[in-house]
Amino acid sequence: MSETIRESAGVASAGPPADVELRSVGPCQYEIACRAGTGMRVPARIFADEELLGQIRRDRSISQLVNVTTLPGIVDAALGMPDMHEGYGFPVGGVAATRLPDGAISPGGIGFDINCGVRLLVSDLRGEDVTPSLEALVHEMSRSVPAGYGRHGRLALTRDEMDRVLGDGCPYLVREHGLGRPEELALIESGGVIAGADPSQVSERAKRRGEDQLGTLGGGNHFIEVQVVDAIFDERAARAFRLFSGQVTVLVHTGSRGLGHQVCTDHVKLMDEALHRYGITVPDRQLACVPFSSPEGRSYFGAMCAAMNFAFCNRQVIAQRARDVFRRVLHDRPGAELRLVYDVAHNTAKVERHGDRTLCVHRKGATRAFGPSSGEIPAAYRGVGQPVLIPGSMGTASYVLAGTDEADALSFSSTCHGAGRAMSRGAAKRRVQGHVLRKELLARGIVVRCPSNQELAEEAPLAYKDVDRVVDVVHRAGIARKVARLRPIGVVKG
Ligand SMILES: Nc1nc2c(ncn2[C@@H]2O[C@H](COP(=O)(O)O)[C@@H](O)[C@H]2O)c(=O)[nH]1
Ligand SMILES: [Mn+2]
Ligand SMILES: [Mn+2]
Repeated sequence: MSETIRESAGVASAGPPADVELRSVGPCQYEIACRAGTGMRVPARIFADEELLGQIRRDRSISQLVNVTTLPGIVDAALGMPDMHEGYGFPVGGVAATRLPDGAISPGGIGFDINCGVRLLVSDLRGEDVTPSLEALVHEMSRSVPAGYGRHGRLALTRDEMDRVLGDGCPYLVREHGLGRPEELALIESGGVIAGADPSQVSERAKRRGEDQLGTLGGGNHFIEVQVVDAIFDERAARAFRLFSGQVTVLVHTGSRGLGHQVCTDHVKLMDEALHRYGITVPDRQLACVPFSSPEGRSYFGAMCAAMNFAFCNRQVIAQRARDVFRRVLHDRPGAELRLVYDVAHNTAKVERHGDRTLCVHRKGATRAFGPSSGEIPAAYRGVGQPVLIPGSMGTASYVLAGTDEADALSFSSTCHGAGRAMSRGAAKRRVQGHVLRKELLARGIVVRCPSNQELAEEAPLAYKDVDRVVDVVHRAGIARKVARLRPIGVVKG
């Protein structure tokens, strides 16, 4: 691609967008330099190739990324992943690290679906073993896990149980409710419990919204997918993750439901009222932020960590339901037992050490991707890297990647989180008819359950970027390594 691309991007100062240059600075890396007088504190850097950059330029995400460079305390660069697209204030597919204790924390940098994330389970069965039972598997899965916006689950939490879920995460569900296996806790990011969680900072309204939503998928882009491993790129990593060609897997994608949404809503409002007290101005109100160490910052961080625990628990309950369905429908057939490979978040802010600095790393639509030498990944994956789970769409591939050590310096150990939207829901609906798509997918051997044809159309594969290309970019840039490709055979859509 040409060395330099001209892009129109918003910057900190109010007024017309400035013309900025996107300069190639490394394999699949482009940079917008930090310019005096614009309010930018650091450069903005995007991981992409020419084609993806063309798609990214169609919405306001580059402007949003430039706005992120103005956050107080931001270090090195604001980063955009190849699946980047426009989001609330901060682009989805964006990463920003701020210096502690006084750098900013911004709910817009995490998103409304706090700890939306992905969990991969594997069986020892091969695709052909489940083909005759596929309809039944998908049907039973859709009955066991309520899907759709605002849907309620079968578990109703008392207030005390809710506080335990928010404070103690998955270990509480496993140890006190038998929901899952103790040895699998290590296979969840942070062991399925975030230490800074403070349930007292989660509003009553948020708790009420969440009280019967544990074990529910939510709407739209959330899903449970039965898949088959159809390519292995790294044999050693695949062996460590216990993946083999032809194997049946289950991928779960959901987050913190109404509870997380309410936490974000509550705290955006508080920060919007508070930021001027700290002398902070932001180019977009949706980037409202406060110093991490301020009372408002601490309160949000405690509530956000609690919502993260809720989301880990949500995926834990759903995984148990999927496990039960596999056992029941496949009549306890040997190999039908689902084992956890990993559970990883993609909407978070975490306190992490990078080099000699302690930072608050915001990842919004970006996945933590620790490398082989990280002490924070499960013992079984040391020397290989943390599993990174990248969903594509219901009609294309999804990927398993591994974190790299180089990503520490390149991207605060972060990588992409999906294919990323290429088209709005409205545009997808105008282009696709849900009932036709359903038939087309079935003809390709993919059984789909979705609350409505309209929602199915919004989620059509053509609404997403090319996941193969996105994953090639992160592999070539060195911020994750390709391990395996998964193809869908059965999908329960939210
Ligand atoms: N394998 C599937 N992937 C899907 C499906 N619907 C969406 N997606 C991908 O998930 C990511 C992450 O979504 P986000 O809401 O967290 O931003 C998205 O970019 C798509 O690539 C699906 O049905 N199956
Ligand atoms: Mn989500
Ligand atoms: Mn998500």
